[in-house]
Amino acid sequence: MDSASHPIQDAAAGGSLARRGLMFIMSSPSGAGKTTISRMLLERDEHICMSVSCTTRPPRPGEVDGKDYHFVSQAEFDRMVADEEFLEWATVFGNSYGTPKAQVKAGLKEGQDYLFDIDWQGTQQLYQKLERDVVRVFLLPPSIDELRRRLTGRGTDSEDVIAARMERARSEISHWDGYDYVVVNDDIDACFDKVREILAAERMRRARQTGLIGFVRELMTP
Ligand SMILES: Nc1ncnc2c1ncn2[C@@H]1O[C@H](COP(=O)(O)OP(=O)(O)OP(=O)(O)O)[C@@H](O)[C@H]1O
Ligand SMILES: Nc1nc2c(ncn2[C@@H]2O[C@H](COP(=O)(O)O)[C@@H](O)[C@H]2O)c(=O)[nH]1
Repeated sequence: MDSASHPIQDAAAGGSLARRGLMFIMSSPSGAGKTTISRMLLERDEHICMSVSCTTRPPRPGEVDGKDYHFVSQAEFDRMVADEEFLEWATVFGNSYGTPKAQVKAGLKEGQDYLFDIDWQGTQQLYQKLERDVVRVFLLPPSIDELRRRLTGRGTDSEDVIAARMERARSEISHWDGYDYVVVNDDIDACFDKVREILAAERMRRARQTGLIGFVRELMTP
């Protein structure tokens, strides 16, 4: 077999050999910046796509159904739980959030990477189910005051909602040690560069490079 007979990937996605996709999870206390970093990653890396969650919370201004979230009723969410349509689900700030199974499992086999903006509860569930596919990144704010400034500055939540998110921030931060990587999001570009380096390194893990065995065998053939 020559090297041309191996499925080839774009070098930017982690090399020239076939590879299993990965589940790139980004969590943080609300307001630390994971949505912002996620958007930058999706814009600049064509090899990763968003795992779009279902939620029962109402859309924020500018959010698009099917892109930011699948916005569903509580009854529909409960039906999906009963029919085991979620890879994981959790209640956050009084609303239900869940990761639909359908898309992700098939995509991983094809070498598709998925980005998850989910909380620590969902991260634990995904890790228990699909440990080898999961990469867990936790973003921290540079300070609690800056976190409050960001939530206020975002201008999407009422004072009550911001107070609830600040109230919960310390308990969310306490889950930092359940992650493989922790990055402080002080300067946005520096944080983005670090996240991108993590993704690049994880793509090169030997266990993910499913094309290696054939390739190495061929190199070793006299
Ligand atoms: N490094 C940064 N410096 C300054 N502002 C930032 C930085 N990162 C993000 N922000 C701003 O902070 C606000 C909150 O960011 P973002 O919405 O990405 O947080 P989040 O972690 O996704 O929150 P949530 O969990 O509530 O969705 C946004 O207005 C964003 O523009
Ligand atoms: N366990 C899950 N958590 C999720 C999912 N989708 C989002 N989230 C987390 O919820 C909070 C609030 O998000 P917001 O968009 O309402 O501000 C945040 O921590 C998200 O990471 C999911 O499918 N599962």
